[in-house]
Amino acid sequence: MRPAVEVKNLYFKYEGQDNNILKGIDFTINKGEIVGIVGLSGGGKSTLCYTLKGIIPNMVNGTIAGEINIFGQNINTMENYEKVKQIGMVFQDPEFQLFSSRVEDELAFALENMCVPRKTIISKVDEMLDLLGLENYRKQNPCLLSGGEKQLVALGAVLVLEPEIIIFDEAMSQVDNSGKETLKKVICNLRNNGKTIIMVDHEMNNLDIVDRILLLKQGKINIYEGDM
Ligand SMILES: Nc1ncnc2c1ncn2[C@@H]1O[C@H](COP(=O)(O)OP(=O)(O)OP(=O)(O)O)[C@@H](O)[C@H]1O
Repeated sequence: MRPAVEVKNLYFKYEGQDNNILKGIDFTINKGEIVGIVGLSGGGKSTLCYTLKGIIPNMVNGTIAGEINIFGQNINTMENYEKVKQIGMVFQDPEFQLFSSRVEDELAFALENMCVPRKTIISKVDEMLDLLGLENYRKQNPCLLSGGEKQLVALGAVLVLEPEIIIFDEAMSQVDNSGKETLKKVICNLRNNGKTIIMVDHEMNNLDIVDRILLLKQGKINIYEGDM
């Protein structure tokens, strides 16, 4: 079976910078794996996530080289809707992806855009509110929720699309301990349903559910041996 994610000799330099942030990245992630990515602050973990989601180079200027294949398909040949369907991402800062005035509208937004029938949308939104323990927040404005609650809403908005690969970029940074347990259960369930998960995190405690850890150091992927 083709790997879910295959990265070959990936380089990236932000426009206006002198040096590459990613300097020849190589790794493969198989379908159904949960893989952690760790590394020092500023080392390029978010940058790597953006390349996997296609935000780089589509929305961020810079120079990119190398190859990213998603289930065997070069990401450059994928239409935007295919990327949305295949790869979901929960960002470090949930504000980045929340813009509706009610939690239920936030969860419904992408499905409405895809012209999913109303009945299906309602049942998917209900299912997501239940899964993430957000029933009581249905009518609330996401902007007024705590950081952790916002992150759960952002995750819900990604999961309604049922992407095959889900990237969590420090998605637990603002979540309290009970929220973390909820998130970890959701992530394990996703894996049990064949989804592929990439988790970037500073906190090793948050990575106790991963199958293996990749270390991003000096722009390259290394085997993690306990040190950054
Ligand atoms: N749009 C941009 N333009 C120029 N430089 C950028 C841009 N975004 C990030 N950088 C720089 O690229 C480097 C890597 O940033 P990145 O956010 O990918 O690191 P990180 O490993 O995710 O850090 P952290 O763990 O602190 O979130 C940093 O030096 C950052 O300042």
